Amino acid sequence: MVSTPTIGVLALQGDVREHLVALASADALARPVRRPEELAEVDGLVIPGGESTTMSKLAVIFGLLEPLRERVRAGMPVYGTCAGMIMLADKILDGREDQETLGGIDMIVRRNAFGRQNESFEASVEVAGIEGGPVEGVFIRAPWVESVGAAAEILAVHNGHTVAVRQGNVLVTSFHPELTGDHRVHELFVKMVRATRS
Ligand SMILES: NC(=O)CC[C@H](N)C(=O)O
Repeated sequence: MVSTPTIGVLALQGDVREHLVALASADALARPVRRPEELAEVDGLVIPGGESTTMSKLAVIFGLLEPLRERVRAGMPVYGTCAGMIMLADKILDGREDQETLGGIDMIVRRNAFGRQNESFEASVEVAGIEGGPVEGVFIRAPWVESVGAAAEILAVHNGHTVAVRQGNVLVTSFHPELTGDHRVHELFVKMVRATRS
């Protein structure tokens, strides 16, 4: 049997701790990643929710932008929630002019598309590939996906808007499953990481 995978959580900003807890419950060794040396040691990475413009700035300051881009290009499994989804989009609408993305999924994402902080909501979302009924999604100033390229697979739609996508080893959701205690999305991601190691 392949040993337990080590999965990092990008810890520049955002809800890092909740992802570390969810990953540990999904049978992975979870650790924060702030430096290129720490990135080099993980088998997969979660990019949490938070504020994508700040995260992008900090990634530049911490010297992580290019190392992150390289690992994503090289096929490291990555899961981005909310701000993390924005970081993994090839193209952002309503972003800041100087906002950098890592790219990874051929899709256009609209920032803050579901409204402001006080319009945050929870909704049951059916996610392709996840069994046992819908996932409870927490949407906080959440983005949605305006369009995807041919290589990207839409996994979930809420009110007509795409909210979960996978392309190769990159998985993204507009919502935050790490806030609900239901770890099935993290389990799916851990399975993706395991598949690259066997
Ligand atoms: N909960 C979140 O991650 C919000 C994302 C935020 N609106 C952004 O642009 O990054």
